[in-house]
Amino acid sequence: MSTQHASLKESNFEDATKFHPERWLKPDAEDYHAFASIPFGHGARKCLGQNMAETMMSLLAIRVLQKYKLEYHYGDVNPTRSFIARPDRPIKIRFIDQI
Ligand code: HEM
Repeated sequence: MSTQHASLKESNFEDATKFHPERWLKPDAEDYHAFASIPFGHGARKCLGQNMAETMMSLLAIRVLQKYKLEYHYGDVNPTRSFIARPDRPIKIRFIDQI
């Protein structure tokens, strides 16, 4: 099963195709199916860079949010189903200096 398919299964997530980041706020990891989200794959051939990628993405998010408030005012964006998941159009985000 593709990683994207797992994330979009209605049996794993209500309104699976909608962008609801709050869905990840459940208090216990056991509230989610173990394979509901496997962006780095699973098993012997899973991504070797997972720890590095997660660390870099966390640091990037922290550094950006320390410096800027982000705003988005440009309507819904949908995912494409191509080789990699990406937005169906350019995303315009306004970076507002926190200082
Ligand atoms: C957001 C970032 C990344 C995502 C979502 C991602 C995702 C994936 C996925 C889905 C696979 C295939 C797993 C499978 O076949 O089951 C993979 C393989 C792999 N990734 Fe990543 N990856 C990311 C970043 C990185 C980075 C930063 C590195 C190295 C520094 C890396 C190195 C590798 C390698 C070497 C494999 C092949 C593993 C194998 O075939 O044994 N990846 N990655």
